[in-house]
Amino acid sequence: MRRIAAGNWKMNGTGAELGEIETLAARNTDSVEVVICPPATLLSRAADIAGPVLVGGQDCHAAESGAHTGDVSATMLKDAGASFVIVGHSERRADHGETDADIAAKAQAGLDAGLNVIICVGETLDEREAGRTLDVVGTQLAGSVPDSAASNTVVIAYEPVWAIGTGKVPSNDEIEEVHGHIRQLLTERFDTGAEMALLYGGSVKPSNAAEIFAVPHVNGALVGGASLKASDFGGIIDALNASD
Ligand SMILES: O=C[C@H](O)COP(=O)(O)O
Repeated sequence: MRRIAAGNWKMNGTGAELGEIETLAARNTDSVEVVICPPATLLSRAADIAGPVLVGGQDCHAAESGAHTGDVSATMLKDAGASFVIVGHSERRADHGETDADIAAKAQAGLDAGLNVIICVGETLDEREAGRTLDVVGTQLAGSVPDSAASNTVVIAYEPVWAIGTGKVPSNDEIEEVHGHIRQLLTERFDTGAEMALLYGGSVKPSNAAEIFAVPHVNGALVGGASLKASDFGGIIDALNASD
């Protein structure tokens, strides 16, 4: 099973922050895949200094090229040194109205470009409180993950929207319930679904990472705020390395 610590810098970071990646690059990443997704403006420079750390984009357009002002294609990410791309983050779904079909098309573009694709799903607080979490996540999974997905190219990130950047984290039982559901759906649909890595995301920190990584069907994390400093992200990488 792949184990992945992925950092999503979101709209944070200029050249002054590249030293954080240099610090991570000096670490022994051992048996886990460590990925940093900086803003697109830093991708090429990050890739040059990342050593064993992999770099990725935070989004891509579904088309390979064309008249799409301000967008970046998966082919361009690959050309800049990326080996991963995140698609379907809840901030993209909310800020840009991305639908499951949009996300499936972006994911397919990432796969076509030879990238590993991290596909995000997760419920809002209202959806959780209405008891709809498993339905919402199941629907997102069905619509956002392309039929060509396989365990060596696609990673699923479960990120409850209400846990992102809030310091609130679901209980271990709540994480296990959703990850177990995702695992079941993936196993039913894909030949390699049982081996597809499942990441948890939402207020992961060095102080709670080990506990989260002990939850069944959690194979790593997608980290926002705590990935901005190598010292914090390093603690999360250490916890993943130490997990079974
Ligand atoms: O992509 C990362 C997630 O949105 C989690 O962000 P966070 O670790 O700041 O809560």
